[in-house]
Amino acid sequence: MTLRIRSRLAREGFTLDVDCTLPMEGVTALFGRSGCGKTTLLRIIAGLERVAGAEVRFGDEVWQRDAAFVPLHRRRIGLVFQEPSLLPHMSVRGNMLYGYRRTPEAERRLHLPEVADMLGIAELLDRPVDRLSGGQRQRVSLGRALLTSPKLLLLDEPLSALDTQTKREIMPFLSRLADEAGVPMVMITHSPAEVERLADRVAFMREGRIERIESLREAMARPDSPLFDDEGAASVLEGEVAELAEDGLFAFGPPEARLWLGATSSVAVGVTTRVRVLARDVSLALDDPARVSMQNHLLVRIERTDTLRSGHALVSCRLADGQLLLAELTVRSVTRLCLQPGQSVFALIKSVALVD
Ligand SMILES: Nc1ncnc2c1ncn2[C@@H]1O[C@H](COP(=O)(O)OP(=O)(O)OP(=O)(O)O)[C@@H](O)[C@H]1O
Repeated sequence: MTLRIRSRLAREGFTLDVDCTLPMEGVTALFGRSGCGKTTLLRIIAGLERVAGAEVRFGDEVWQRDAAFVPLHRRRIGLVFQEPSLLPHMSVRGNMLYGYRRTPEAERRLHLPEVADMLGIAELLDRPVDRLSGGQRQRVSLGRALLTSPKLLLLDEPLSALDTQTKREIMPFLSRLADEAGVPMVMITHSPAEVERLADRVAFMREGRIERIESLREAMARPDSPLFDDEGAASVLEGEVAELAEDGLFAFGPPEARLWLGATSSVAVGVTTRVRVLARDVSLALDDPARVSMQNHLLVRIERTDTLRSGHALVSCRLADGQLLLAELTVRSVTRLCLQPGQSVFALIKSVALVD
C-alpha cells in the first residue's frame, strides 16, 4: 500500500513541488525546517488544500486527479494537530465517541475500550475534558481520531505544544499506537528525537521539495544526516529488554550485541524499545580491554570511515545483530590504529540512553 502525491503550488516566495510515493506502513516522519512546506503537503493529502492539477492516490483509491476530488470526510483520514481541539463541556468518553458514532458500523475496526487502553486513558473516561492536562488532552484527541477507524492518520506536530516531561510521557503511547492500531501515520515534526523514537522512515523536506525518503536506519547511517543536530552523529538501536538486574541495570538486545543500561519505570522484560548512542560516546579498541570501567564492549566490524570536519572521522561499524553503530574518533586515532573496512574491533560505549 502506498500514498502517491504529485503536486505543484506556487505562492509568493514559496513553491511546493512534490512528486513522491510514500509506503503506507508504520510511521512516516515529514522532517524539515520551518516553512519548507510540511503542513501544506499534509493539507494536500487531507484534501484541505485543493491544488489544481494535483494527484493524490491512496492505494488504488484516487483522492484527487483531474476533475475528481474526494473531500476530507470521505477520505477516512484521522487528523491530529498541535493543539487538541476537543469539544468543551463534554466528557472524555463523549469526545472519544464523537467520530465513532458517525462511522458506519461496518467500518468500525477500533473500539473505545482498546483505544482507551492503548492511550492509557481508561480511568479518565468520565472526566470533563476541560479538567485534563495538556498531555491527557492530546491523548484524547489521538483516541478520538483513531475511533473513526481511519485508513490514515495525519499528525501535525502532535507533541510540540507539550513540555518536555509531558512529551516523554506521551511518546510511549504514540509508539504503541503505531505498532498496535495498524493505521499508517504521517507525522510532521522538527524534532530528531521524535523521529528517532517513532518513525519507521523519514521524508526529508527542503524548500518545498522532498529531497529523499529513507528508512530510519538509512537516515541514521549517513554522516550528513539532517537528523544529527548539535550533538553530532548518533545511532539508534532497536531491541528487546532481555533482563532486569538487581543493581538497577537492564540488558538490552540479543546476547551477541548486548548492552547494559540504567533502568527506568517504562522498562519491562520482553518490551521492544530503542536506545540512542552518540557517536562521540563510542571508542574503538583493537583488543577487548578487561580492566576499564565501561561496561559495554561489543565486537563489531568496520564498514567504512568518513572524514568529518576538524580532524574527526565517523567510523560505521556493524554489530553482530546487523545493526549499525557509529563511532566518532579523531583522524589521528584512525591512522594510529590503522582502522580499515572489514576489520573486527571492539566498540566501547561510554553512555547509552533510552530514546524517550
Ligand atoms: N495560507 C497561506 N497563504 C499563503 N502562504 C502560506 C499559507 N500557509 C503557509 N504559507 C507559506 O507557505 C510556505 C510553507 O508553509 P508550511 O506551513 O507548509 O510550512 P511548514 O514546513 O509546515 O512550516 P512550520 O514547520 O513552521 O509549520 C511558507 O512560506 C508559508 O509562509
